[in-house]
Amino acid sequence: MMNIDSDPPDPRTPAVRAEALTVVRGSRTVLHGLDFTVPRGRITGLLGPSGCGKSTLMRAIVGTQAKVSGTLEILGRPAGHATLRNRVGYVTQAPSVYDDLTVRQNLEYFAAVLDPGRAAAERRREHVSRAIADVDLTSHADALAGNLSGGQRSRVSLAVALLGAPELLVLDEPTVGLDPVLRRDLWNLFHDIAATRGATLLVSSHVMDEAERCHHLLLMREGRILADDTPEALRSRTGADTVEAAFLHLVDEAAAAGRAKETAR
Ligand SMILES: Nc1ncnc2c1ncn2[C@@H]1O[C@H](COP(=O)(O)OP(=O)(O)OP(=O)(O)O)[C@@H](O)[C@H]1O
Repeated sequence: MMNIDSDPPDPRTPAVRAEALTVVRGSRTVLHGLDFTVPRGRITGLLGPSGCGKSTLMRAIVGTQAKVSGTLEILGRPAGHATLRNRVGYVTQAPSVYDDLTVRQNLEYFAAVLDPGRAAAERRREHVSRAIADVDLTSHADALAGNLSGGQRSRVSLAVALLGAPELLVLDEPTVGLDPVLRRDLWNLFHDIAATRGATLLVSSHVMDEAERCHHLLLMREGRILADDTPEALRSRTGADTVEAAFLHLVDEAAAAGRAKETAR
């Protein structure tokens, strides 16, 4: 008998495919029947105001969110599937870094969890050095994490997520609280990671100007997807100069459609 689950997923499948995705938190429906895809090898921005459901959606994608219904496939597998553990990297809003360890020790600790055993020591050393170099922290490798700036700490978290060489990186508001120079540097780093590792990045933000840095966008509001498109297509479809203006146009359009529906009742 053919075991469908052991078939390798088709590499052409999107990194994420959602159909009628609904999430309930407490007694509230937080995500309302979302349909969207995240293309592979690109940077997709998940943008929307605070509280619209970005973190909930990311938690569903990485398989840590309860009360999820509908279809949610990640790299061709159901979200949370055991085989996705090393294929998906996740960085939460609060950097998960030990302040009393150096950058290298932090990475070594997580590398030992991912790839344990004495036989893997050499491989671990290589992966740790590569991840530190990828986030441009080689010169700070022996600094205590507690002595780093906010931006550097974010990069340590990102390095941890890069350790398993994930195909999909899910980054929850990685640039929040960073100054414009650090934000730009981090976005350049995301582009390097996508280009050199061929990874897919899903990056959330509530700062609309970050949308312009993405290849693809999911615009969210109140638990719904307002748009699933490229920044250029969004601007030209709405006749707006910026993604922020396009977002506001779509919000007004959705509100008008809602009012028309109410009147028709
Ligand atoms: N345990 C819970 N019970 C009920 N509602 C919740 C719970 N946790 C979160 N919510 C609600 O779910 C909605 C989505 O929250 P979520 O954290 O996903 O939003 P977000 O877009 O990531 O916001 P932010 O940008 O501020 O992090 C919010 O309106 C929030 O109040």
